Amino acid sequence: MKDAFSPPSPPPAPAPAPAPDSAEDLADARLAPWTFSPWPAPRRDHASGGGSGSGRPNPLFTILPVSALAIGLVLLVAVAVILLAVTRRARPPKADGASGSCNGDSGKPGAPTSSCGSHVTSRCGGYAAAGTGCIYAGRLGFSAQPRSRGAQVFTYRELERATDWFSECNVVGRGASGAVFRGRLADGTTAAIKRLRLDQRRQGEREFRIEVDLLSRMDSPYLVGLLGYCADQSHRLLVFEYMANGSLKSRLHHPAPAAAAAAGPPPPPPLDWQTRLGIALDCARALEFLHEHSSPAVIHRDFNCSNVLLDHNYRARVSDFGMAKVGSNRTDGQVVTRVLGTTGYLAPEYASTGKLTTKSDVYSYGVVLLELLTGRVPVDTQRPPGEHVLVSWALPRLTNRQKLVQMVDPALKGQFALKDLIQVAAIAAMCVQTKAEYRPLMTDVVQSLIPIAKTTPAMSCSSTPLRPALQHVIFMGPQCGDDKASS
Ligand SMILES: Nc1ncnc2c1ncn2[C@@H]1O[C@H](COP(=O)(O)OP(=O)(O)OP(=O)(O)O)[C@@H](O)[C@H]1O
Repeated sequence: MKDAFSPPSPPPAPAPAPAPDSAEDLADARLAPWTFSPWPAPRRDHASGGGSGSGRPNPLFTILPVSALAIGLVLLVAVAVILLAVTRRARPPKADGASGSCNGDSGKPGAPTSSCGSHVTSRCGGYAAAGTGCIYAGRLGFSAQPRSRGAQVFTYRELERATDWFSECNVVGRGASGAVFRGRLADGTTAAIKRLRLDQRRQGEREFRIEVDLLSRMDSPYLVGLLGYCADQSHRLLVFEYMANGSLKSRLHHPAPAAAAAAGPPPPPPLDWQTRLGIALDCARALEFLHEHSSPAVIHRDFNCSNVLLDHNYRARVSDFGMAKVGSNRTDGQVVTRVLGTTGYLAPEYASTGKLTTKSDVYSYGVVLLELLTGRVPVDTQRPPGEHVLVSWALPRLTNRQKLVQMVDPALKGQFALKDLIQVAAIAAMCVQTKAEYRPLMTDVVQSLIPIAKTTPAMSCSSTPLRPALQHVIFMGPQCGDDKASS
């Protein structure tokens, strides 16, 4: 610890953010300094006040006490004015119909629950410089706002205890980067704990850093909440809010009855039309938030139905930001990057040239919308020739009324309004346009879906992540394999 009486050193000049060589390197550039920035030490002001820190007292102050008093008074007034200004700024904004507050207080009883939907997310949007655990705070020039909560730092031991030593019974899913466990944190919160497998290419480490960085800064009810993380020695774990109904993939493409019977519990009932529309709208709002309300824009880059998670009410949140790219916007276009993502969801221009824009996410969104409509997976080689690739099979049918009805998921049993179906099909057709510039903005998609999914209200700020109340309805089941989601 620094000696309190040691001579003051000049405050370090803020290190300029290293300019990435190219837009491609934006995310990579952020990986280099894996250091947690502590709060800056309070700066002591030695420039004014008259007394020198060392040496003999200044004789001026002995002969001019009145001047010293006057200077002191002026300083006192200045400090009071500054304090007043700071207090005013720190006061929470008044709740009114036009603006929502997504700060941590919103979930408290009595806090305003105004909408954080697409048209009001700008306050909720943008990035906040998280006080703790924010790895890259301030390096990318995000618009900084005070953030009321940050991701918590866990030790490996704490997460071992939470998951009963990573018991197989608590595995809720497995992804390419590792297993996800259900766990109960020390405060009683049920969480999804993702234990990353760090490979030799250090891709896991990279994804871990990006995910912690982005999710600890972004605050939207449409993105999965990051409760915390663990970077204990070589362990890398992410702690998310628990989404009781698993991934959209596991709910939409449920196993065939025979396979399900062999696996044990009966498959859950298929998602109905209204629920599907609600999920489509929630996802559209999530991408709208990333593209339009974050500065700079964030491209998810791996939007697909296994990265859409469903809570106990089947409200959707988007997850998995390990491949996200920051730094492109819709006016100046694109980031040229390695092609990563999931087969069947990649926009053609991105797959062939690596040119990534927010419109690449729009394409992936269109594929998910088609999955919701048809119940089909994006690529299915078991189907007859001509039907392997969902987009090419669906596109010509989307604008033909008769064929459109035939392509709808049979599990829906015709329970939808034709008028709504036609509109959703039109949106899907726009999103999967081959030419990126013909695809709509996510804001347009949101606005088009709102009247169709009219019974699905915008999630209020009160249902933003990290609310303990949401977690209390979920209990850790003692039986192995109860609700394992296939991935
Ligand atoms: N927050 C969560 N709450 C509940 N279940 C979750 C949560 N996060 C993940 N899961 C479950 O774990 C599974 C694996 O998730 P994970 O994000 O590791 O992989 P993925 O997205 O399926 O695939 P990939 O690793 O290729 O992105 C999901 O399909 C889901 O069933």
